[in-house]
Amino acid sequence: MSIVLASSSPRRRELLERAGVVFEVVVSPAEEIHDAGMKPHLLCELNATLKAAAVAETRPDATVIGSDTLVFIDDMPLGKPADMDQAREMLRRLSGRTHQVCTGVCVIHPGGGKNVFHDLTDVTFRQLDDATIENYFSKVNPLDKAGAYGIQECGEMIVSEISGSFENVMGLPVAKVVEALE
Ligand SMILES: Cc1cn([C@H]2C[C@H](O)[C@@H](COP(=O)(O)OP(=O)(O)OP(=O)(O)O)O2)c(=O)[nH]c1=O
Repeated sequence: MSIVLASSSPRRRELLERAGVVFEVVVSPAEEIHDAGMKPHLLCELNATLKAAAVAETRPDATVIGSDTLVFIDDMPLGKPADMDQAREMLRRLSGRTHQVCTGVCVIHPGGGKNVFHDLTDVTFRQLDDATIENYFSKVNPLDKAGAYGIQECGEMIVSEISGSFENVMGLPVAKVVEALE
């Protein structure tokens, strides 16, 4: 059975490799939907499904994995920041508080059967002053990451506590994905 990861994210690739899964990567051409009116976990699942379905169309022989990660606080989703000002704004908003990271996953099997699910992790941030935020951005590029941070890159500078799966925050709840592949 061939497995395709429908993602451009190097973090997702690394997580799936580490789990011992053999797969190819095909970047999905699907456009993400950003609808702030939708419940965040449904939005993640929908975007994961759009990403997987666009690749499954061209690879009906394969099992295709699509995923989408959103950070949200007070039910407001934060995707990837458009620029550095928006990135600063996002970290100021997350400072000193607990937020949720949701990764939606869609696994489409040959024949069209689907597993769609999500995982949630609570992440608590330290109090961040502007100097700490600038220092963090001098080490980590926030622009390709939901919520403008990467827990796997100098996470200790900004995160004080997490409750739930670390891999889910990085972009893929690997244990649940492996279960869906079995
Ligand atoms: C919160 C958080 C997000 N991220 C990353 C994971 C995802 O790559 C990205 C969220 O954007 P996504 O739109 O979920 O994914 P992507 O555009 O990078 O890749 P693709 O759609 O092709 O699968 O943020 C981290 O690496 N660390 C973190 O701590």
